[in-house]
Amino acid sequence: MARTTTIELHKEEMKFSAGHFTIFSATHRENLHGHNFTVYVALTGEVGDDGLMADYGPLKQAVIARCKAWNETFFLPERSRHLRLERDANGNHRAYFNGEELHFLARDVTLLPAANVTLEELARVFGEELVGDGAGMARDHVTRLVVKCASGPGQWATWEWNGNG
Ligand SMILES: Nc1nc2c(c(=O)[nH]1)N=C([C@H](O)[C@H](O)COP(=O)(O)OP(=O)(O)OP(=O)(O)O)CN2
Repeated sequence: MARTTTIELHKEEMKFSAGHFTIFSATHRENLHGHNFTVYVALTGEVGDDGLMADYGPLKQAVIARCKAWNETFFLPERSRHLRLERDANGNHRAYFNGEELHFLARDVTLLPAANVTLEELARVFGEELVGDGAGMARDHVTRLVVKCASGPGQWATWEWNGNG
């Protein structure tokens, strides 16, 4: 019977400060605001006879790199059915919501491949980018990956990947 373990990573550097607004309907959204988000990742897999599942170092660095890439940015959702996004001649962003026109400089924006900028979508996008095509997970005998994204203490959403289908 293979022995499994779960390694949990929630290091101090696994954080990013970012702005957003949640869209609740075609006519209701929040005002622009931000959070100090934190990220927790857990990987579960088989432990080999050398007492090692896999070096978690590369995954840890990938989490920290993604947090750095998402630090000090403003998220706009690319797939919201309530928000239309355009780029102007300078590559800056115009967002149209319920008759409002919001302008953002390209340097300040991260487009999120998501329907909304919510904890659940941030956790999903974060996790899907860590898993990729799953090859690294298979190589490292990781059978389950959990990503939790918190917008502050005591408030988070969870995304989970299971390698066993
Ligand atoms: N299902 C979801 N609902 C809501 C989300 C979300 O991500 N998923 N997000 C929001 C707002 O973005 C809101 O900012 C969430 O946090 P809020 O509690 O308003 O603010 P703080 O993080 O500062 O927490 P405090 O309790 O105010 O300290 C709403 N709904």
